[in-house]
Amino acid sequence: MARLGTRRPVAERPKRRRTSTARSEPPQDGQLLIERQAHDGRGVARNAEGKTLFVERALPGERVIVAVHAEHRRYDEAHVRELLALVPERVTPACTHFGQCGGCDLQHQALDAQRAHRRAVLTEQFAHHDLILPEIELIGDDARQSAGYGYRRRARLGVRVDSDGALYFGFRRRSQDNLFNITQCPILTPRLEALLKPLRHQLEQLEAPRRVGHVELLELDGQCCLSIRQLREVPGDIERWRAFADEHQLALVMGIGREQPVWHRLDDGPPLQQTVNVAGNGPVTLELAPGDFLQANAAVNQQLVNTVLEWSEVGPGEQVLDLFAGVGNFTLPLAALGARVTALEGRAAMVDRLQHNAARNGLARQITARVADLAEYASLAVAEPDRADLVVLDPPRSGARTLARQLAMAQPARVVYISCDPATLARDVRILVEGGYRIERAAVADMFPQTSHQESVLLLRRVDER
Ligand SMILES: C[S@@+](CC[C@H](N)C(=O)[O-])C[C@H]1O[C@@H](n2cnc3c(N)ncnc32)[C@H](O)[C@@H]1O
Repeated sequence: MARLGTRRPVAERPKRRRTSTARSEPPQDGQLLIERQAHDGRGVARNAEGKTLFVERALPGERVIVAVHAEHRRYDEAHVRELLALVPERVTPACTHFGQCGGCDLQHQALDAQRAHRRAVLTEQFAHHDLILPEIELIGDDARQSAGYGYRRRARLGVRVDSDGALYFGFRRRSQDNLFNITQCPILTPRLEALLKPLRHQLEQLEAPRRVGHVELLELDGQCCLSIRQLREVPGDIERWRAFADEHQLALVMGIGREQPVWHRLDDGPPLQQTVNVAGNGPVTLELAPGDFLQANAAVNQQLVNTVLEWSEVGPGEQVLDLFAGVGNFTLPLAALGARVTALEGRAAMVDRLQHNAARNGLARQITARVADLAEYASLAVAEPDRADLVVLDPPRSGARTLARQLAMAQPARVVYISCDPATLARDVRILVEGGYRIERAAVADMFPQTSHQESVLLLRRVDER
């Protein structure tokens, strides 16, 4: 680990970019002290004129020389040109693409410091709404064993052939739209990462690599799946992909068509499924298709489910509403503990899969699954939230403002809110607190180590309960 006082040059960043509010004279690059860390993981400093700078890959307490790559009226964006004084939290990134790749933004920060940052972000977002959190717990101790690498079980990689015939296979560059070639991605599960080089070779052997839009990799319960987005049918290449899938023992799914591709499974292996354990009740298995929502990190997802079950204290016969239910990641474990669960989800195909999953786990009598657009007021009303003992909700980043108002009216005894955006979480919880709830427990999950993405969980209880 690097120590304070070490001097280290840093790789160059993209060319200087000007916004419409760019100043006519570029500012002088100078020495700065990083004062704190912004929510997106960048270091925050002020220059000699008092203007705020957001500095990529700089940590609080470090002294740096920066280069500004985008100017705005009230702040500038910069990257580190030279590190003059480092802090002990700085570690060497495991990936050679770090800094260039649009994926990870925290590989330069030790895992414990990333966790402290996640807690600070959550605390700050709640403080904006005059809310104080109880001690923030941690979900995802497993990450420590792997130092926060080797966890990601799904990835979408772009494919492009330029006008000179050069093939690009990889991720988007940071803050840019173009792809760059990747040779490694250590946050992927080892089996998925091991496929990157053979996949590149395979793309180079195709008759028409230009006809491939993207490639998606998925690992579930030890089974890997390759999905190919094929912009137009190329029969010879379909056979090549079959041979590739055979050789690497992969499930193979292909979607053909430029606008709305029709997806087909091309191998005859078993259905894709993930197993979720329910403490004391054995496992439930969830079938899913490659396009379905899936929590990115299998080990942390298991701990997330454990947390939801433990905190909610769900018991036999209780009425539960599972909102934004996906294919039943929380629905089935809740039902396995004896609850009667109504699950609402926006995508019809996933609701079909949820019903199928309920039946194959012998839980169909306890689960009612419906398609519902939960941004619409009426969707929740028909599920009779006032009769629920417990509501579990896990919305997308936009949160659930309308729902929070409805839940505050319906007054279920307990609410477990799982969120991937602390800002919308805090906004919605403020509504619930004003509606008569108190925050009983809070946690951040190590769902996406090495990135500033955040997963949080809160337990709320009606004030007049216990
Ligand atoms: C964060 S995922 C959670 C899924 C599930 N709870 C899980 O753990 O796998 C959010 C889910 O909300 C669904 N969704 C997004 N917008 C929605 C809406 N307006 N109404 C209903 N469901 C929606 C998505 O299809 C997705 O399955």
